Amino acid sequence: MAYFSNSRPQSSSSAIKIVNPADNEDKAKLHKRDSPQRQCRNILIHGYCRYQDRGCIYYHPPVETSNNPPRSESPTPPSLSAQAVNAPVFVPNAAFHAIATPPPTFAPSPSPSTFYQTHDEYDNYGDTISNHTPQLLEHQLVNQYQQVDYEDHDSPTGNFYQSQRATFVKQPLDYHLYSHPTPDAFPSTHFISDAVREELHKRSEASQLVTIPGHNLPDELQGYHSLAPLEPPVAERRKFFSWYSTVYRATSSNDGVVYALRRVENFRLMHQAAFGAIETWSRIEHPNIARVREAFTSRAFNDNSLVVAYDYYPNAQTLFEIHIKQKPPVFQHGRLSTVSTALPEATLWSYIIQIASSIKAVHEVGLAVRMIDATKIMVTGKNRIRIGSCGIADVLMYDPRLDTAMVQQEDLTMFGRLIFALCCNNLAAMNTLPKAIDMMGRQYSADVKTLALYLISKPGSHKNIVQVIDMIGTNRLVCEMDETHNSVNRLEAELMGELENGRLVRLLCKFGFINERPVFAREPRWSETGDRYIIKLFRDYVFHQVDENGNPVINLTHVLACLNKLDAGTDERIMLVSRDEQSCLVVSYKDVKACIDTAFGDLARASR
Ligand SMILES: Nc1ncnc2c1ncn2[C@@H]1O[C@H](COP(=O)(O)OP(=O)(O)OP(=O)(O)O)[C@@H](O)[C@H]1O
Repeated sequence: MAYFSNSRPQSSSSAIKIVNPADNEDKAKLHKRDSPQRQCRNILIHGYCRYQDRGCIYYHPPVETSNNPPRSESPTPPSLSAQAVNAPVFVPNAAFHAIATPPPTFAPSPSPSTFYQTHDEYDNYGDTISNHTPQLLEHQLVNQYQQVDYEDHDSPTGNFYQSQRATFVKQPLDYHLYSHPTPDAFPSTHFISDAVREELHKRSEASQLVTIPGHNLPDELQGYHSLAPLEPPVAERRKFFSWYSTVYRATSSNDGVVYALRRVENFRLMHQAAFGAIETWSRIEHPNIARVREAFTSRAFNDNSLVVAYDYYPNAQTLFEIHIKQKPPVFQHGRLSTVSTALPEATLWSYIIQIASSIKAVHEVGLAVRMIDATKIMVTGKNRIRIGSCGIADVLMYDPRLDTAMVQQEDLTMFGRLIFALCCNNLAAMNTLPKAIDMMGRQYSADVKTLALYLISKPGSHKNIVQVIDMIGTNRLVCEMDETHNSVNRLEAELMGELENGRLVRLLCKFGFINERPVFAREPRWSETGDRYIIKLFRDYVFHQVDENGNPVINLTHVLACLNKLDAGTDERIMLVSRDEQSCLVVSYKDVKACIDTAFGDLARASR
């Protein structure tokens, strides 16, 4: 194969047609050689013959208009203008060598061309050529690939293509294998990792679950709708302070975002000022605190309920559910075994650091958490925890004379209790302290025990959250910070993969908008000689490749490589082959990109 480059004319289009004209001389020979009794092959293949009334010597049966309407929708493609030509021309070497050789005889291979209705230009090549200047004709090459001298004259398709004097051995084109794709083993790094995708899918599903009827929930609650309980109904309900509470997922009518609503049943608000703390809570933005949005009272549940709205973290589970609640035994190695909920020390320290950090943020604004409990702290990602139910205690137990320092000291005691509960897998571990200390000492380092004992020690002026953070130690804090940065790096890498996929999806959407629009079937610019023909062929090149045996090539690497080169508009040239395999176009990705941009721009303008 060889390329013949020509100087680039003004136009941006670079499509070069390699055509197969039948010159007048050949036509004359054809007329002499063929029998007028033979049915015209144009009729057989296309259902009509463009030259029926213009001197075609073959037999044309009368047209049944109802069954065989003339294909008027295919406009005569205009000849390729000089402006449309600015890419080098592809010339198969074999074709030129073969021109002088005597016609060999062989059976035609099944051609995919019968599946496509792009033969019309075959009849037009003569016209097309005759309209061109000699300079242009220099760049329009005769594609002789299919010029086969069929011996089987009895075949219904026998002599149709005998219009060429020069024939040659048909060689299989390897254009389907033109670009060498990268190895088929597609690295998983090109897409979001399975673990992250699964996790995000689960969260997405959780936030879209439909409400199960039968809970007797209000349709609308102070601007929230689609309420769904987040906890299954249980026989024995735990009390939230002195009240029962339930958490619902609900969608806000204001912004369409899903929130978690904690409803405290049968609560009568005595002081409107109790909501003052909610205002302060709603301003606290901390990575380990479920953000408080608003609080209100409602009678929509047929009682006096207090409702506090929080950010919703799909699929969140409480520390109690993950680490303390007894799990049913599972079959392992052929026998039933209990599931260990033991918390590794590294994870425990991570939890301690996150909780200490959130307590510090709350204490700094003059509030107290007041609810540091395994049933109210959620795990919302890998080892990522958030304190939930914040602010609600301030409303439920509103006291204008509340000693903030005292409730902040209580926070530390609750923190210590939580550490004991997590280490002993028991909410009530503190009830038997010596046993709990013993158990903790056996599984965890002395530092854990020292910190837990400090937290449950008597309140005092020296005892505060800053002191607790000092006890945790710089090493552990730095370690936690490194882990956090590593996790950000991993997520950013995942995001990068998706960023590229998004770019390719946008490109594919452009393709979808442009290709196969019925209205384009009548557009001369999309015909085989129009400047947009290459978009059509490029689509085939990217998606419809077949191997040498005609089997589809499903190679994602090839598709992605092509789309990326297209998006970048590289100068790399590719050979596009018409669907009837009768002509080739040599174009660069840059040219294809320009064509697509123009076509899409036209569409976008028309849509306005
Ligand atoms: N902001 C939130 N986002 C997502 N899920 C939440 C949110 N708040 C609570 N949940 C979930 O709602 C469920 C019920 O919460 P709740 O605090 O009532 O826990 P619980 O263990 O059932 O405690 P209790 O027995 O006191 O009701 C838990 O699975 C919890 O993870």
